[in-house]
Amino acid sequence: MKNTFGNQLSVTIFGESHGDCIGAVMDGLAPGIALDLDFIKQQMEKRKAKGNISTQRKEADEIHIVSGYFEGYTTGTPLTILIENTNTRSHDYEKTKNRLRPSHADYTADIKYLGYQDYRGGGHFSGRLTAVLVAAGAIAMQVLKEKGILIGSHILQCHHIKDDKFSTKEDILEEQISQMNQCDFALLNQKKAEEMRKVIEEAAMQGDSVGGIIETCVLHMPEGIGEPFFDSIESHISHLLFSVPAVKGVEFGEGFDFAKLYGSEANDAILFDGKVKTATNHNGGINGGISNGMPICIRSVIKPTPSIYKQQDTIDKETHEPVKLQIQGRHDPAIIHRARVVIDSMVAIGLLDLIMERESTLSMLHNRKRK
Ligand SMILES: Cc1cc2nc3c(=O)[nH]c(=O)nc-3n(C[C@H](O)[C@H](O)[C@H](O)COP(=O)(O)O)c2cc1C
Ligand SMILES: C=C(O[C@@H]1CC(C(=O)O)=C[C@@H](OP(=O)(O)O)[C@H]1O)C(=O)O
Repeated sequence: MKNTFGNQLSVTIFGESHGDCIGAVMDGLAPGIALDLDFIKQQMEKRKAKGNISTQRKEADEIHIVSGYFEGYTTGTPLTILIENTNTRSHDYEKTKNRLRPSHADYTADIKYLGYQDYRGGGHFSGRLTAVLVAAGAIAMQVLKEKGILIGSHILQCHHIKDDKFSTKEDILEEQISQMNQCDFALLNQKKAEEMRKVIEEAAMQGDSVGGIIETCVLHMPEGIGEPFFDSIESHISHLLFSVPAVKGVEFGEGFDFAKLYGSEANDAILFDGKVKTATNHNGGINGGISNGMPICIRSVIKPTPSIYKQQDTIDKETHEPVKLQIQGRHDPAIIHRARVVIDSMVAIGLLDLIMERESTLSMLHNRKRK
């Protein structure tokens, strides 16, 4: 479906950046899940625009759960989340509405929706819609937490500044994930935080923008989740990650670095240490599309924000004449620091869907494992 993702757990999103509100409907949640609303608020806080390294459009992002939730628990019926848009400045888009923004969705939206799309603030294509995805992800994360599964991300790279990588040792990784989940500007090496902020600030001062890489790990993932082909963990999760505006690349495990390895270097030796494990984790916890119980490791590339203040060349969509574009408005000079919680949320939604699929199959099988 066009605006819905998922099988056992589905998430539908709707709304536009400058409309009254944006929203998400989650269907398939079990009844009786006690929702921690403070946790949802904490997650929303991580996505909020703060200081001079983010858009100056500050939104309260207050969540209204208007269905599927009663007396502190999910009811099991569709759960609807609404967030009001309270700080729109639509006139910023009026003067330039015919000047197609390079690298944004203005041209493709116009072609697809025949000119009827709400162009203000990127309309339905806006990163604004990721606010409801974070709220939905926070609900999914609570269910995963009950199962002991932890998800966390950090900014591995922003322009040319690099953070350390997540540890390959599970006890250290667990500590790192919990640290990243407490921080606002998620870097393992906080000594690099100032340098990274500076790169974003300098780009902003020059009317420019920067992108980067987010590294995500999932710890204590049960084995046997995922399907061999079309709903492999990689397919399912990357489908969701590529749905996040500005994500242009996703890799698992060694990803594109596999190209330079020999099989003897890339293979993960199998061992038994109370449970089946691998000595290394080049495959990022996934073999044959299915989790093997090792941490799932993902990297997502976020492109530089398309709306920059430097003058750009484009065309007028009516006349097709070349024109200069001088963007007005309030834009993120970098998306990466706000997007990491969006990535975590998408991973949570995708994994919960696959786990629910597995649990429903297992409940039908009644432990019929071949002896
Ligand atoms: C949290 C978030 C904030 C964003 N902020 C902006 C912004 O301020 N200005 C902008 O032009 N694009 C912003 N984007 C990216 C655009 O929405 C995105 O590049 C555009 O919709 C085109 O999609 P594509 O990059 O996936 O092709 C943001 C994306 C996210 C996830
Ligand atoms: C509002 C948010 O981000 C917006 C995402 C966005 C875009 O084109 O994606 C463009 C800007 O919108 P506007 O021009 O209305 O200020 C950002 O501020 C948000 O993330 O909550």
